[in-house]
Amino acid sequence: MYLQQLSLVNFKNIASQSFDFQEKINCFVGNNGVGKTNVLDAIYYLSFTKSYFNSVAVQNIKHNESFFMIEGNYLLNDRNETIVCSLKKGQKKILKRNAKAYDRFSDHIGQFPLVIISPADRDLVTEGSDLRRKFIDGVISQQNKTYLKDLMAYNKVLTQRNALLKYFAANRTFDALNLGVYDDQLSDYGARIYEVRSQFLEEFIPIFNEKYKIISGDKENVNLNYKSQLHDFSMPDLLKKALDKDKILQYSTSGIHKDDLNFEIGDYPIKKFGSQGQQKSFLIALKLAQFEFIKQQANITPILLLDDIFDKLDENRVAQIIDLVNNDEFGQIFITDTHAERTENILKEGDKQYQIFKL
Ligand SMILES: Nc1ncnc2c1ncn2[C@@H]1O[C@H](COP(=O)(O)OP(=O)(O)OP(=O)(O)O)[C@@H](O)[C@H]1O
Repeated sequence: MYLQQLSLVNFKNIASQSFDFQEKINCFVGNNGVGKTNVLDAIYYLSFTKSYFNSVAVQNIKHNESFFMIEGNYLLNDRNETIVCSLKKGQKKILKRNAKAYDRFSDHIGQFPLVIISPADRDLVTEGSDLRRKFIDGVISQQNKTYLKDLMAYNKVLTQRNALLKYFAANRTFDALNLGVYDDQLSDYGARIYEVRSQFLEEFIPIFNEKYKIISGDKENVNLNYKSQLHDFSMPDLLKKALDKDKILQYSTSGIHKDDLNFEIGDYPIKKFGSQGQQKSFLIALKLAQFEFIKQQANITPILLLDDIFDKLDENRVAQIIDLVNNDEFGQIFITDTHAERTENILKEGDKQYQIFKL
């Protein structure tokens, strides 16, 4: 699959612009704030029907304008496909594939697979476990819709259980039978989700290790581990054990909603003990593993967006990464950089076609 053309109208700071892309590497170069990342975000939009950077859809409309429109023409399995996403202020977002509007945007996600690597990913290292769970869930659910349904059902029951715990506390009452109904459902969904996450990480972690090894030139020892209370106890046992605590705190303190990923360098948390370049390398390895996983599952080579990849990385690591993605296992790639010359020099070394767009 590859994106042949992109047209933007009133998307963020871009009034009106069109691009014809190369099948392999496309670079956007220019000074800070010219709109390089915005072009990548528009490409992201066509795959995920939303911005990677700004979740308030209306804020993606250019200031003082009333609508935006993004159009992409793809070649997918030898067929031309046109995706158009548009939003008018005060109206619902519209997504069309070959001029036919989607009823449910979720039907579109996964059809034009894409992976983005951006400085905003550092939140995965620095912020709470919620984002790391979203990362795992996002990768799994792109192709496993049963998992997504189980996850949504689990979260719904969890909200109901928490409301019941609050009700008990407010009314100084307790009803084990009532709570038990929720516990049974949480146990069923939770066990299934744990099973899928465990299997996924068993496959994913070795791919991640291999990518990190290549990027770092095998210089550092890093670990990615799956942390879950379910490693040691079943869901019913966890809920039973935590009941007194849950009653006092008025929410559910145990279950798969507490799962996390440990990111370590030399057995210490990378958040505290990794340099900025090491943290960035870790995140890039994570995203490249995601790329490989999605490619296997979807049977389509995803588009890869590399936003500001060169910042904070030494020349060796940059060269390793470009080397890694500049082969036939990867498909179309979009890169942003503030230094036109640096990008050109790196790409000249490879034998693949590339095009540089000066913004
Ligand atoms: N809705 C909007 N309307 C107009 N301008 C916007 C809108 N949203 C964002 N911008 C502008 O887009 C610009 C940022 O563009 P972008 O993030 O693409 O820059 P960049 O070229 O990637 O820069 P850098 O090299 O600093 O990463 C900023 O000037 C920002 O104010």
